[in-house]
Amino acid sequence: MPTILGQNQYGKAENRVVKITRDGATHHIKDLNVSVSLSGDMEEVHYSGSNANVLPTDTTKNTVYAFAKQYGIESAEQFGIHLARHFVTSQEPIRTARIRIEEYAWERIENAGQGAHSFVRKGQETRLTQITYDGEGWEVVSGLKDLVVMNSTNSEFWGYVKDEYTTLPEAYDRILATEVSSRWRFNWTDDEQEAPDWDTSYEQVKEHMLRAFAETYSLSLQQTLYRMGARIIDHRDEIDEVRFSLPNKHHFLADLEPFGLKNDTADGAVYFAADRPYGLIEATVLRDGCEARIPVDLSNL
Ligand SMILES: O=c1[nH]c(=O)c2[nH]c(=O)[nH]c2[nH]1
Repeated sequence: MPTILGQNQYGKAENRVVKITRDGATHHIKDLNVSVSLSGDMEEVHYSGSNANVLPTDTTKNTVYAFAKQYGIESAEQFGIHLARHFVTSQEPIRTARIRIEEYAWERIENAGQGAHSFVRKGQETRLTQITYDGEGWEVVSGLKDLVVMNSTNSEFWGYVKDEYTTLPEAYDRILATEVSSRWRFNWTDDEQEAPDWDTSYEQVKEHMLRAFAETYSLSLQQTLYRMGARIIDHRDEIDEVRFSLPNKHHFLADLEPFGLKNDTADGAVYFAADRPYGLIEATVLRDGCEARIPVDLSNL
């Protein structure tokens, strides 16, 4: 049976590009998920395997990162138009370029001492609680998940153990980003005690968590985690224990050297936002003298 090729397209999907622009101490973020899809004279690669008309998908990825650095990202629309025009006008066999972009919105963490580089991703986190009652006493563990935060500077990571498998370069100015999952245990246990104002407590815990994240000059995510927990325990008498599970959402500097582009942290850089694997930093912070009761694995709570 004869066959013919029908509609076809190709490209690199989901290029996660983060562009930081520095305006003195005030930083601006553009955080995009860019998918490139090209079509045109692509019969031969399907019929015979000749790649003569194929601009590699890898090249389309590089173009996204290089354009972010060279021309900046004014808006998703402007960036997409620029990319699409480039592919169609620079490659004769490419007739159509479709660029799809998702943009993730970030808000500044307000009132943070040095908040010009501290952001929380827009969209509500999920508030959680677990109540246990055995007829005599209460245990209330509340928490949140999906709270995404980023510091575009004031984060370093160096001085770590190096063995024969260590390749990580030391970082003196990196992005620190995480998606906070946290649980905290109240010391309210019996009906004789006045119960906390649950809503006020939640808002305050979240505020202290965000401010500690924003205001800590971080030498590791572990240190930041500890400060976040300690600040909650210090300010909220109703809470004795806080546990965190913090994925280290790595942002690697895009390698633009092959294109003659300097991609320096100091003057605003373009990052590749990796989704996996990720570092996973987990710990409990306790009021001194109190017992740890929140399970180690927060997915069980
Ligand atoms: O804050 C960090 N803590 C680590 O333990 C670690 N390990 C790593 O590779 N990068 C980082 N960053």
